[in-house]
This record gives sequence, structure tokens and C-alpha cells, in this order.
Amino acid sequence: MWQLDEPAMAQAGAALAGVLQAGDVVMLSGPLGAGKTTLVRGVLAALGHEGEVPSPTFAIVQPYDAIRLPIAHADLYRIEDPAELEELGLDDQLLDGALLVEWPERAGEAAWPHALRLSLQPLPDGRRALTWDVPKSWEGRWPPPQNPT
Ligand SMILES: Nc1ncnc2c1ncn2[C@@H]1O[C@H](COP(=O)(O)OP(=O)(O)OP(=O)(O)O)[C@@H](O)[C@H]1O
Repeated sequence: MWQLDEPAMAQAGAALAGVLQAGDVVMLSGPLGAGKTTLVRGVLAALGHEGEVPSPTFAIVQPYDAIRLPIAHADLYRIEDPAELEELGLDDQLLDGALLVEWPERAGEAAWPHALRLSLQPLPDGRRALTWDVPKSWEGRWPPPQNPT
């Protein structure tokens, strides 16, 4: 577990960017305002994205292509039925890029079994606890050797 203030959250995103590969899915869980988009901003900044990173709650999926590794940033908060996901074509993104998914629970239990699962929880002191669940395909890649706290 890491306990992260906001600058450390950006560094955690950079650490994730450093190990991300095409085909990867990262699930980002945590309550409203936990800092999921903040972590994604850290990933995108480290990959060379310079513009805004809006929360994709309304667009549902926001692609970023002109960076070192194409990223699709998805927010499934408004998905009510996992069947709606097929229309989004999220998995198409995995051929040459990675997928970062907020509110992955909305996709159902069986979605993306090989994903790295990251979870953010607010702490009483205002920082965020970052915990993880690492599948086989991520062993040796997460957690990275350098702790951002
Ligand atoms: N590690 C942190 N420590 C303190 N504050 C943080 C941290 N990370 C993010 N914040 C702040 O928490 C607020 C919510 O962050 P953010 O929008 O990233 O959350 P979110 O989980 O994406 O929310 P939502 O589910 O509503 O999209 C922002 O004001 C941000 O500045």
C-alpha cells in the first residue's frame, strides 16, 4: 500500500506509465473523488501528453493517441448494463495501446481478468491509500521498485 498526497499521485501515475505496455488494462476503483482521474493525468503526463485530461464521465471513453503509448481513458460510471460496453469497442484499443478504466465494476465480474487492479481510498488526513491486486501478467512489473511516497 502507498499513502499518496496529490504530487505523489502524479508520481505513481508516472511509475505506472513506465511499465505500461500495449495490450494492458488497468482498473481504477475507488469512490467519487478518490483521485482516479488524477492518477490517469500522471500517467498521461509521463507519456508526453500536454493538454487537458477531462474526466470522461460523459464521453465514457477518451482516446489519447499522439503520445508514446496510445491510451484509452474510460469511465464506466454511467454504464448500466455490461452489454452496452460492446458498442464502445474498448478492446480494439488494446491492439496498439493500453486501457485505463474507472468504475470497472460496471463492466461485470468477468471483465478483463488479466487487468492490474488499483484501488484508491481517501484517508483521514486527506491523502489517498493506493492498493493493488496483481495478476500473473503483471508480476515483476507492479509494484515498481521505486515507491513514490
Ligand atoms: N492523493 C491525493 N491527495 C489529496 N487530494 C487528492 C489526491 N488525488 C486527488 N486529489 C483531489 O481529489 C479531487 C478528486 O480527484 P479526481 O477527480 O481525480 O477523482 P476521481 O476519483 O476521478 O473522481 P470521479 O469518480 O468523480 O471521476 C480533486 O480535487 C483532486 O485535486
